[in-house]
Amino acid sequence: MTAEAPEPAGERPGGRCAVVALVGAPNAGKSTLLNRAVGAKVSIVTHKVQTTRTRVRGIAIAGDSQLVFVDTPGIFTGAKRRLERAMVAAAWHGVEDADLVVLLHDAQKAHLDDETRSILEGLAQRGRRVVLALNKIDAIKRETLLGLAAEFEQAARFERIFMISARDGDGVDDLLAWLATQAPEGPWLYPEDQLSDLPQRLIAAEIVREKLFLALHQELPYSLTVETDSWEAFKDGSVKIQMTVYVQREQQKRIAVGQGGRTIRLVREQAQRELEEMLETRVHLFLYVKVRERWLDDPARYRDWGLDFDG
Ligand SMILES: Nc1nc2c(ncn2[C@@H]2O[C@H](COP(=O)(O)OP(=O)(O)OP(=O)(O)O)[C@@H](O)[C@H]2O)c(=O)[nH]1
Repeated sequence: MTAEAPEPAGERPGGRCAVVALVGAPNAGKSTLLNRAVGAKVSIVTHKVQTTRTRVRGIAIAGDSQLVFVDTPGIFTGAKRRLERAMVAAAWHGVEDADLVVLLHDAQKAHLDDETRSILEGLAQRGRRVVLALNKIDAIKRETLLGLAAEFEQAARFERIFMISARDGDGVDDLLAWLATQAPEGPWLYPEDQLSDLPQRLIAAEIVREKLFLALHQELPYSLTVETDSWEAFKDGSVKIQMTVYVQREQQKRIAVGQGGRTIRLVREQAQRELEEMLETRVHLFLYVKVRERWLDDPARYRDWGLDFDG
């Protein structure tokens, strides 16, 4: 997913664009960082781990560079089941396609854990240039931070190390400015006028997915996906949004719909309320649950997420 399209005449001469893979353990603060970088609620902050599936998570503009942040399902190691192995492969594909990689680490974890170590090994094997961002510096002592940075430096080679607080914004501008200078020259992947619409559709799908996860208590961790089918704005300012929740099997559909439609109704109400707050207007949300068998084995699905999965 690099900028391969021919540069449209007269558009952003001298512009730069980078696909930036944001990797890090669950709860490292990826969503918080993106929200700050993008300046809008583009990803969903939640305490639950691994809520992340959508590929393009945010688009930030820094100087004349467009930074397209993508993130990965957040699993890089320890996969046993076929499904998990597919997610691991997809995660690495995402990293391989990116121009730059930012490894975000929760500095409250005072030491480099095994999972992060193996992520670093994987990145080195693939020859990726990696930037380390030690996050949550607002919550820890300076000495601890310096010790941690030294530990990372011993374990791997980093282009740069940034110390940031995604929550408070400290250091985030420096990180973005540096990424902007590293972005390859080329046309922007997303024209400026698409930027407003794309995140909204992604956010809407993410909101529904999050409500489903919460309602189902993660009974269907990876087996569902949500797509925005249509988005219609009316003269009175209200919006009609239709989405489809895809599951793999009839039995999963029954779980997602719930007895007498109770679950999906609850999800719809909660998601609609949040969408109304976000869009500051009335929203008519329609949710459909459909079975799309073996979609996890269907390369076209992965391409829809930008994953191009062929394994
Ligand atoms: N103190 C502090 N807390 C932070 C900071 N950044 C994120 N957090 C908190 O850390 C928790 C996890 O943040 P998220 O942004 O959801 O983490 P994530 O990496 O996107 O998590 P997944 O989507 O589950 O992979 C949330 O409670 C955030 O409020 C920070 O700079 N300082």
